[in-house]
Amino acid sequence: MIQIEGVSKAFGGLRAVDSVHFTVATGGITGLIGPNGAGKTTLFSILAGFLHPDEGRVILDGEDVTGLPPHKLFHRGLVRTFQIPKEFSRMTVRDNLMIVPPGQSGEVLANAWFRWGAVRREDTRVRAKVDEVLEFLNLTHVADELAGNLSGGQKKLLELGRTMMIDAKVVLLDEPGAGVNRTLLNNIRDAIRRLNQDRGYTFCLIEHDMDLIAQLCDPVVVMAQGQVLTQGSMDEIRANTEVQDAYLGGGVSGRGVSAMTDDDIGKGGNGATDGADETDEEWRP
Ligand SMILES: Nc1ncnc2c1ncn2[C@@H]1O[C@H](COP(=O)(O)OP(=O)(O)OP(=O)(O)O)[C@@H](O)[C@H]1O
Repeated sequence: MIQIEGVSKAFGGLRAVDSVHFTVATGGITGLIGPNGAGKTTLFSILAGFLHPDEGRVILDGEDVTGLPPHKLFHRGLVRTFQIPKEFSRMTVRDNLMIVPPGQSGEVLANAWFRWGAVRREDTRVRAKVDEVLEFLNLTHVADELAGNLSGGQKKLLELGRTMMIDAKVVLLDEPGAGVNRTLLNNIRDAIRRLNQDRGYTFCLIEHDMDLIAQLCDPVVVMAQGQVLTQGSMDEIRANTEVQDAYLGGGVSGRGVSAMTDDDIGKGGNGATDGADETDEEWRP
């Protein structure tokens, strides 16, 4: 569980994150949504140790981890997907997974010379794990492909695969659905769901695709202008006129959240439109 207690971060005069409180419950998938510039990414950077908050605390499983650097949080099982270096495009998918587990014996030259038995056993263990991860994510057919040749969606699956190599406990996913076609988006959604249900992963994900949020997340936390506006189930969020106003600048709250389009969402607070009869199935899981 991550408890976010009164976390704030300013850039100059701008309070990008302003006294934020909420909890990412163990074993759940928490969605974090909000218009562009709401402070979501800044909050993620604080949670993952990339930014130090000006105020507030981050508690991970009862321990204050505020300000711990990313690698220490990584070793405690808290991972932001891009925290694991972006895929090495000139290496195969398999090798990209092989290099994730930290502190492998073979990395120390002396071990390679004097403890080769242990190194080989570990290598065998990691290879078996890689095979299992590739199968779990339906990536076995591209195992020997250069990672740079993967599609955007396959690269997102590879990112998830890397979190599996260290058995992450809490994974912060920044827009897993961005720029991914529908078919692969379904694979990514199913992988997140199975990692959550079968392996007990806790997720917190930022996403602009409301369809994906509705299918995966409960609760959904809405941020606007650095603050938590509200949180609840997707149905509650849909019914909340404050949320509509935050996204749409108040221009169309009368038409109901169920009619909001992804386009509106992408526009953030400047996205008011006058199309009162617009509908979008994205909002109807
Ligand atoms: N390093 C920085 N220096 C100055 N201002 C920043 C910095 N990082 C973010 N900001 C500002 O802080 C505010 C929050 O930005 P942030 O990226 O956290 O929002 P967001 O909710 O993730 O938006 P988006 O959905 O567009 O990614 C924005 O006004 C942004 O311009």
